[in-house]
Amino acid sequence: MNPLDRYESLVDDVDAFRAACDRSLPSVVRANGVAASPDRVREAFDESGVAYEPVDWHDGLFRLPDGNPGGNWPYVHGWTHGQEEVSVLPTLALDPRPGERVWDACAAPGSKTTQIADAMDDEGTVVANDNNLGRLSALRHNAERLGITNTIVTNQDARNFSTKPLAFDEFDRALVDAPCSCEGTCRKNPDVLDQWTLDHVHAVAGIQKGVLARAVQATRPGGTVVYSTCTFAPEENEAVLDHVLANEDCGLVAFDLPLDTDPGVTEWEGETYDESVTRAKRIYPHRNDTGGFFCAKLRVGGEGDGSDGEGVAA
Ligand SMILES: C[S@@+](CC[C@H](N)C(=O)[O-])C[C@H]1O[C@@H](n2cnc3c(N)ncnc32)[C@H](O)[C@@H]1O
Repeated sequence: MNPLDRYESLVDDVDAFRAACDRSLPSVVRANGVAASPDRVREAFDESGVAYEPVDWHDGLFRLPDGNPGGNWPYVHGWTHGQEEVSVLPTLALDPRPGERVWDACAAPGSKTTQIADAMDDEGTVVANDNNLGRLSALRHNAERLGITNTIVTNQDARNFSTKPLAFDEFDRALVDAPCSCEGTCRKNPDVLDQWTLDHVHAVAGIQKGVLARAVQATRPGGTVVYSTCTFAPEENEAVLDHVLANEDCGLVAFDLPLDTDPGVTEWEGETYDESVTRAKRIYPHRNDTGGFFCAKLRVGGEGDGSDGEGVAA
């Protein structure tokens, strides 16, 4: 079974959705503000003959038509990082500030960790955690190449994360960029569709619920938690939010993203979810010519008030 068949009832234009899922994904880099501004990266590309196309909805993202993000000196010198367009969205929603304490619960290989550190002007503390030691070595390598110094690395199962090794016991913000069935990455890795099973979806949903619950518990009252996946499956998205809303002290807030999105769904295969999951964002590939993604923003310590007083940088 092709899992994309399951989502035909959710999308506005089935043919456009299926056609976009069949196209290969553009190669994209993010300017690393810790080392160089987007303007400086643009100049460096011009000086060194790297072909690029700026992404119109976010300053500092560049599509590279030659498809080789690492084959130029701005990359080697840590001015850029290969990062898919939709992958920058959770950090925009998280909106971390310089000096804060931020937990990246499932962090490796560190695309979002390093973007968070950049958004914090490399000040404060990012705790980059992952349960996979091998993937953490890639994260360390990326942080070093990009010149990030505010990040410490932990290797724990995020579901039982202990703050004991840290000098503090709660965070201002937390990101759960969860392990998932990765359906939305089919444009760069079509194998995910062949390997897909419903059993895996249910198994990973259990992990997602545990990690998101721990992130809410580890974040101070009034703090922000962002939940993201690169999959379309409501079992791994809205159902996870619904579970955590029912069991932890938190609420979903409305927020803006600078590209076309669809709201979270409140019904799926006989299940219904809390009405507030419509505040989450679904990103379908045909809407912005990107990968598929899901992103939600939670406020700890009470119901979301339906608005995001902090705004989201574009
Ligand atoms: C989608 S990837 C994270 C990508 C990363 N945020 C980035 O932007 O580069 C999910 C990660 O979750 C990790 N993971 C899976 N189960 C975990 C658990 N129980 N606790 C912590 N990390 C886990 C995987 O090793 C994987 O690196």
